[in-house]
Amino acid sequence: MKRVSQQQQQQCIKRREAPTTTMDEDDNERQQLMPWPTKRPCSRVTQEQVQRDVDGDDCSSTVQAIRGYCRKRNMPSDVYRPVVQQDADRCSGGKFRLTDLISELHRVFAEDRVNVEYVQYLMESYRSDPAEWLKYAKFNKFRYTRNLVDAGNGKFNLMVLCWGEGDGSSIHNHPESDCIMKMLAGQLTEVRFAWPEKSAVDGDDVDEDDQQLQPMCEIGRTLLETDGVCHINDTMGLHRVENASHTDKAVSLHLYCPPFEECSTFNQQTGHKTMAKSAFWSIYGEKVSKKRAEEHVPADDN
Ligand SMILES: N[C@@H](CS(=O)O)C(=O)O
Ligand SMILES: [Fe+2]
Repeated sequence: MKRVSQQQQQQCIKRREAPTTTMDEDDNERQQLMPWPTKRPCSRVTQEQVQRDVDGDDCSSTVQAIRGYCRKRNMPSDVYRPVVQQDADRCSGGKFRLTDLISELHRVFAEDRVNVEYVQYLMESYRSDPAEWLKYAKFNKFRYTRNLVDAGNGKFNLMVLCWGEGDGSSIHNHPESDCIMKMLAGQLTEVRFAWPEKSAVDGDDVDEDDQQLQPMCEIGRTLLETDGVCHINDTMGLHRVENASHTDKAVSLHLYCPPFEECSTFNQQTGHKTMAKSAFWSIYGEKVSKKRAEEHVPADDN
């Protein structure tokens, strides 16, 4: 992840805002070739392998690092299965695939309480392999698309978002939800904003429609590159996401816990808030019909 100056970004961003996805271009979606990133290896350590590693081969430092990671965050390392970012050629553990990530998410979310930092760590541990997510990457030429990968057990959902050149979301919140977002291909800029101020005169009771209209305050800007991860929830602020590139598409993986179907979008100049529905462009790799898009997302076992 690297920070970029506001000026740099403003020079090259042509945004097409699309806070929500409507399903009126069934025949217009694009399925063009992406500038896929080169594959980077990653391995999942089994218990046997952890033992081998601790017994002294090359990977022991990685295992120690994982244990340190868990200890620092008061996460029991026997509960949280280690996922390591190391070269599969050096240590013969299997690759940590998208399906492994999903299985581990189901295991973690089966519990009553979930450690969001650990979920972020899992998202970071997965190394993007286009072959694993290509079937979800369905583009639309007018706006970014949301493509459901897994509906979780109702406690989270996982989706692939496809961003054409210049696509962007409006400033929005993530109601009562943690959003963990990972780049799968290309680059996106995440721009964060403070919540609009309520009228100082009227205090907290002010009706939202009557709040003072003033430009929203940008509080941060991060360029996310392939495999980069960021985390936001409503206590951390609002954001919008932009593909500033005029030549490359981008693909990101978003986990929301819990899932939400509506959010608020905000006018950057005035702070005015509007409700928006969040729809899927495809579900489990199948394009959603206009009619079905208006229905609820199917349960996990459909
Ligand atoms: N949260 C947005 C994507 S992004 O711009 O963070 C969505 O779910 O559509
Ligand atoms: Fe978002």
